[in-house]
Amino acid sequence: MSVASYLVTLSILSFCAWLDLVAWQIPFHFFVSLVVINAVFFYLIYRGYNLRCKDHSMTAAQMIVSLVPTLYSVYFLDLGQARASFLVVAIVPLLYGMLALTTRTFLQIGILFIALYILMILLINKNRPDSINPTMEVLQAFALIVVVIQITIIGGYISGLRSKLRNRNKELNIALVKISDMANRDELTGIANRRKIFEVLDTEVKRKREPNTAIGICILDVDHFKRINDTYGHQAGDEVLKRIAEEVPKSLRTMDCFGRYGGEEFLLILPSTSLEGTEIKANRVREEVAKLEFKNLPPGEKVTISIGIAEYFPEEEIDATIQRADKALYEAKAHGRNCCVVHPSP
Ligand SMILES: Nc1nc2c(ncn2[C@@H]2O[C@H](COP(=O)(O)OP(=O)(O)OP(=O)(O)O)[C@@H](O)[C@H]2O)c(=O)[nH]1
Repeated sequence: MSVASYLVTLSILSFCAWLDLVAWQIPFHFFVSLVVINAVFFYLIYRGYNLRCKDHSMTAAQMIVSLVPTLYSVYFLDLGQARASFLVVAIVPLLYGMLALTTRTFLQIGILFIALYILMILLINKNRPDSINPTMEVLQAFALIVVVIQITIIGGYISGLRSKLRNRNKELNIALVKISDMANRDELTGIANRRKIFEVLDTEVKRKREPNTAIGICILDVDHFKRINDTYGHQAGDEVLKRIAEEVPKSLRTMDCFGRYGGEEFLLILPSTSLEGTEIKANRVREEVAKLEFKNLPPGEKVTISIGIAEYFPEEEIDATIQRADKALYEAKAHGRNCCVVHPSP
């Protein structure tokens, strides 16, 4: 963008030189400063110095520096109308700055631009009074001031819109995180829901393609849960589910996943765990649950769980593994509950 603005100014300066309004050395000086300034900014950005500034594109700095060669070149133009044409050209970088800068920075640059422009006219008036038409110069300076004020007001409005848009985007992102969290969590217990468990299973099954890895799958079911509900009320039943959901994950590895499968059933996924390892872990979980105390149950009233265990094999569908674990759970219930049963490999 800055190179394009420089090239526009350079082409008009060259045209002025071709019309004999200015010596050819002026567009040449401008060209050299164009190359030097852009090389310096390129170097600063390439070396990452721009990252130390609040404004990473260094727009304000580029705009301020660009004023010097432009006003220097315009100073040598004797014809007032020719000088005025550069004011028209200056609007383009101003518009760009309006979009990229804060209203305050833009106003500061606008004031600097007006001040330097007036200083240049005063210098011309001092050194070459013949090339000054005071009425025209006052009119042009006035027009410049009015345009900068107008652009500042529009810029302020646009920057307000942009900050509103930024805030909306932030709110939208927060809402998206919340929605995805709600879609993956069980409402009562706060742990992974059925949907999330199957997502984790899917990822693990894909990873399982690597040799020598196993996935242990356990279905946990609270024993006589209906009796807990019927005897102590649904609030007590809910507390049991919540406490189990709170306590069991405490002893798990980060790669394990514990979620609510439905009702009073939970699913425990143990990646990279052999069948023997899964059975050991399942028994520990069972013992931990049996030790829990509940504030909605009478002291000494223990809650136990039964666990069905199966190991996933790449040859079978994951649903079939879960069915095998479910069969093992059925057997655990039949064996008197509060125990773990392993379904043998198919
Ligand atoms: N409080 C509460 N109860 C639930 C929830 N989801 C399911 N239940 C109850 O869980 C009970 C499950 O009862 P059953 O399937 O007969 O199982 P059980 O009484 O644990 O018997 P076994 O599994 O054979 O030991 C039912 O009474 C359901 O209403 C829940 O979110 N909160």
